[in-house]
Amino acid sequence: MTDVTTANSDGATARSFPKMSESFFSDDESSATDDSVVENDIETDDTFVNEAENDGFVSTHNGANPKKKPRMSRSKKKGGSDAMNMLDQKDQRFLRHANADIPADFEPDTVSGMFRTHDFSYLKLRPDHASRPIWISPSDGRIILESFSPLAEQAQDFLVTIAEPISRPSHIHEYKITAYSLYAAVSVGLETDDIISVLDRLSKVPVAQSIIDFIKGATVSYGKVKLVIKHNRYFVETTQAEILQMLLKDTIIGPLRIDSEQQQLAQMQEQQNSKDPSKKVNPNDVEAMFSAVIGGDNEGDEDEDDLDAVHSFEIANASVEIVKKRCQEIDYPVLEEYDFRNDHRNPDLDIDLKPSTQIRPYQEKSLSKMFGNGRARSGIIVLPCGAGKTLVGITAACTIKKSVIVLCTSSVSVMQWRQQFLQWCTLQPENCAVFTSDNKEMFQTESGLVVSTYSMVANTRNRSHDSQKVMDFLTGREWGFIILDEVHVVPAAMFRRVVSTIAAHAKLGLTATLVREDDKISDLNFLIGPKLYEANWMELSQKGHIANVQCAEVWCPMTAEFYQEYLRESARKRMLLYIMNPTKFQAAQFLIEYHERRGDKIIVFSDNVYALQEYALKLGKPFIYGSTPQQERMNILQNFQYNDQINTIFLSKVGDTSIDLPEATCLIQISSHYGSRRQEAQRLGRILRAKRRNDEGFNAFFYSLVSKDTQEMYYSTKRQAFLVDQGYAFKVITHLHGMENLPNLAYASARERRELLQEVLLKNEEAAGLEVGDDADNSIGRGSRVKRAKSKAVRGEGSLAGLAGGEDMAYMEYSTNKNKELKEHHPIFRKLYYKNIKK
Ligand SMILES: Nc1ncnc2c1ncn2[C@@H]1O[C@H](COP(=O)(O)OP(=O)(O)OP(=O)(O)O)[C@@H](O)[C@H]1O
Repeated sequence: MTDVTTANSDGATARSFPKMSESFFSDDESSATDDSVVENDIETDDTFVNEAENDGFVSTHNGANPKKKPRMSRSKKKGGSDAMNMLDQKDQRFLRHANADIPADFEPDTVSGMFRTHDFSYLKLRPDHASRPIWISPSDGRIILESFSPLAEQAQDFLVTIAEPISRPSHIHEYKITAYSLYAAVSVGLETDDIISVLDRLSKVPVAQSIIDFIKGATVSYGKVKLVIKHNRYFVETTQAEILQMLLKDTIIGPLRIDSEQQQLAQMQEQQNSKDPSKKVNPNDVEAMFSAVIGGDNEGDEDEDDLDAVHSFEIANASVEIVKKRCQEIDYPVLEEYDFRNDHRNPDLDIDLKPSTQIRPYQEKSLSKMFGNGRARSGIIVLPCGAGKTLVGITAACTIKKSVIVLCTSSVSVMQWRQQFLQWCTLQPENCAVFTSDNKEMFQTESGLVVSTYSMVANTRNRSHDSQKVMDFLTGREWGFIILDEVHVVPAAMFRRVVSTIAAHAKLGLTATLVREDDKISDLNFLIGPKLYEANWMELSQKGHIANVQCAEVWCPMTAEFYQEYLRESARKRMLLYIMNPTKFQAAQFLIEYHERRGDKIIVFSDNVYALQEYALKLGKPFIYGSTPQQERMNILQNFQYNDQINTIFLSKVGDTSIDLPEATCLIQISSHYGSRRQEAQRLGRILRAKRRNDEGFNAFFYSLVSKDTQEMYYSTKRQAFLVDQGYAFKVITHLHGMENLPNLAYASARERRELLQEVLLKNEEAAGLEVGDDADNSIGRGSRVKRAKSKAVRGEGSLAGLAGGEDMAYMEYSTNKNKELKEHHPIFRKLYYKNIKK
């Protein structure tokens, strides 16, 4: 598997150099056959080839795409800083005895030297190994699963609970056991011994001692420390006196304890077996402080009392995060569980699923991880785009039946959440309030639901009187449950503010893409909780819950004159040149015509607003970008849905998320945000919910148009990584048959191409900028011109990783003016909305 890694990363690097990319043509045979996993993936691709080839326009590059190799060991790749990387340090601590169990009499054979520390031949294969589906690396806890094994389904269920899924292409899956994944496993009720024995039953070789030690080490202390909220105040609780002592002696946690009279009072009320805590305590005397907290030092009774006693100390709201982080570091991760059934202090909310609401098996499974022991565990549920995260959140709220607050990334999502609550469950509209810049509502009943955005809650400056009143309402009460939508996009700092201002007993984070190019993902572990469940995209697609998508990367050669300028120009201008490459335009035109003829509804995505406008106007298609007025957006979207004449729309990145268009069956991407894996997945998500997904043999199509031999190739490879790990295979299309013969083909003559080039060269660098990111209140369905015009361009500090991958919400805004320059609109919409515009 290590070899695969090398081949893969080499492949990716090679593609960033124009000349070398050619070698994929000549070397394809060898590069495709040296790895069985690669071959497996090619098989999957064939559906696409066959369908497309039968249709007569695709000539594919036979197995030459290096991206088809699953990205094994992404965690080891420099710069690929997702959750896995962040865990390495902790894992290494647990895995320090990796090779301790090599038998003394082990005789390396002649080829052992080649494998160095990766020679695992001392692990003897079991006689029935062929019927066992997994193999675990003793040195780093990676698990390889044969997904074609009859036991694979059960094995997958188990592995997804105890390990992080790294890569799940068709035949071989890769997982990794990490300290966090084990914490999550224990938190959903698995016992240490069960984990080890099930692994042993599934494994082709006896589980190495290093792995057993690792599992024991990581799980022994889990669940011993809890964080509970009582009367809107935070308490750290444990049942073991020595753990409490250890926490109080800790140099970081100890001083954060609030040593107040109220705290002692609260202790007296809440502790079942508390003793007299009224001793005077010198804050510097840890022992005295400890005995005050646990209540006396009567040694004779100590053991007996410890069985039932709950020892706790109070911490300030502001210290919650520090304590959680520190507990994580000292391997006593804080468990946040909410015993909602026994919470008689907070009023119940009258909410149930409607009898007509049927949740799907995978939704149920994810919820069972949250409520496995009758309490609500805080954590994150990961489901593919369009798989119904909203209903998962709603069902969880119906289980807890206490006041709920939902936070999302945009005001459109706010309205969608509200509408879905009313659609799926019995919540009454009067119990349901929204808090956005346009609506500042509070429910009047004693319990209810509030839906808001992260920015409304986290923003501390310039609050209006009304919004301050709502904030006081939100912060002044205890919430049973908080749902955090799209957790991967929200910067950790914003989360911190949200989590520390709103006291909620249970927290549920929802996302489809738990990936970021920066290192912020690990923060979610202690800000929200462990990942409780992660669905398998391919499985859901096979079962018809999400559409089956054929992905393709179309290589568009740069025309000679564009490439000449490309080599000469600055980085920013280069971007404009590869987006406006006439061959790319022709490919887009051809694909649009082709898919319109097939009866598809097509969304074309372009991050670059200049290109969006140029393409759309030349092809006579409607387009939506940041400054398109709300009413016009709605009309375009409705026409797209219901009007046979409007089958293609162009969207800027405002359409990446929060857009529910089940009619769309084909996506064409002409420009995107550098190497953002998340954006690629979110965009794919727009067609995963295709209405026609259950039609016999239905396929949705996702094309990425890439100018050959440019930097776009490199970004494209990077972008696809997440989807490749989910099992999607990207077919490379090197030539679209029949494109040259398309009537009205744009830029067919050298003169037209030269004119386009002149136009592009005359554009200032600003035009190459990408549109502002999809941050909190910048999503489709929103955005009045007035508000947007006020915003100033922000040139923030960014890391290199951020630039390459997009620190998600923190997209850089290069220019706010370019949107205003755009005056042109599709004729239909111009007629409808711009009657008064003077030409
Ligand atoms: N159990 C169910 N029964 C019927 N329809 C469902 C069910 N679950 C989800 N849906 C439908 O699936 C569609 C997608 O759901 P939803 O918008 O919650 O997806 P999502 O996972 O939030 O997607 P995204 O990440 O793209 O926002 C919705 O139209 C929703 O009504």
